[in-house]
Amino acid sequence: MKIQMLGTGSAFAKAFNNNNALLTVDGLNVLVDCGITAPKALYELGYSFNDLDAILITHIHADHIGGLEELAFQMKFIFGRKPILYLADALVGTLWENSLKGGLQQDPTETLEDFFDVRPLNEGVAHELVPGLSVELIATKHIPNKRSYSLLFNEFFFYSGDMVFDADLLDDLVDNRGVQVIFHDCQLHPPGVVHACLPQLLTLRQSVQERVYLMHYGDDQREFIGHTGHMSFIEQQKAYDLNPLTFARQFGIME
Ligand SMILES: O=c1ccn([C@@H]2O[C@@H]3COP(=O)(O)O[C@H]3[C@H]2O)c(=O)[nH]1
Ligand SMILES: [Zn+2]
Ligand SMILES: [Zn+2]
Repeated sequence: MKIQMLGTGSAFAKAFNNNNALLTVDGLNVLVDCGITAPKALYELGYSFNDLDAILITHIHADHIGGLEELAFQMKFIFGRKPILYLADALVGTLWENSLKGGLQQDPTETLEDFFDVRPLNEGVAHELVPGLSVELIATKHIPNKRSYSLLFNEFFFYSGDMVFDADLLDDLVDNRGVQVIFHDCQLHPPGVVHACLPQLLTLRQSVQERVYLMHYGDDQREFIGHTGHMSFIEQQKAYDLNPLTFARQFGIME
């Protein structure tokens, strides 16, 4: 199981692409979020939309769904197939009505299902996305009154959607659920109003920090290298082997 971030930037970053990930298991590719920069970021890594076996969406913000219109049009008019789209059942209606319908709908009868093979997921249970890759959606707080989900892959890998700091959840994942690797969004500067900020993440106990890898950061990320406690930055476009036992070694951290 491999992960390659198409981008590791915040919504407003310009030096980094949107925080979207490509997970590859036995040659099958699952795109986690498809933001505004995803079409070009995929192209730059040598992928076409047709190389994707499924897309999974965490929440409705442009840095996570802004590339879906181009993806849908290319899949329909160039590749002639419907891509599999996984998302929380609670997001299906709003993704179409409030985001995609205006651009995609050409005939008033068309719906999201005309463009995607929609697979609604209910939170709190594991679903198989492709053989060898399961996900459990965990509802996490981001913007008041806005649904957003974090992802627990194969029971050991927690990938935060955009979320506010929640030490209790991270402690529980490590202590009671066997989570070994945590990719977490990180706003470098306080206050952490809609994202966890670095000073908050630095209050996590060492045994949790050692599992945390930071993403969704701003353009001045370089100034923070060496100032992230026991946590490390994920680099965009670099492929990492997601073996729970040896993951840390790719950062020069021996366990
Ligand atoms: O109440 C709010 C709502 C939004 N925002 C900004 O808009 C961005 C939208 O994408 P994002 O969720 O990656 O990050 C968000 C923040 O940068 C904010 O600062 N406060
Ligand atoms: Zn975001
Ligand atoms: Zn967001």
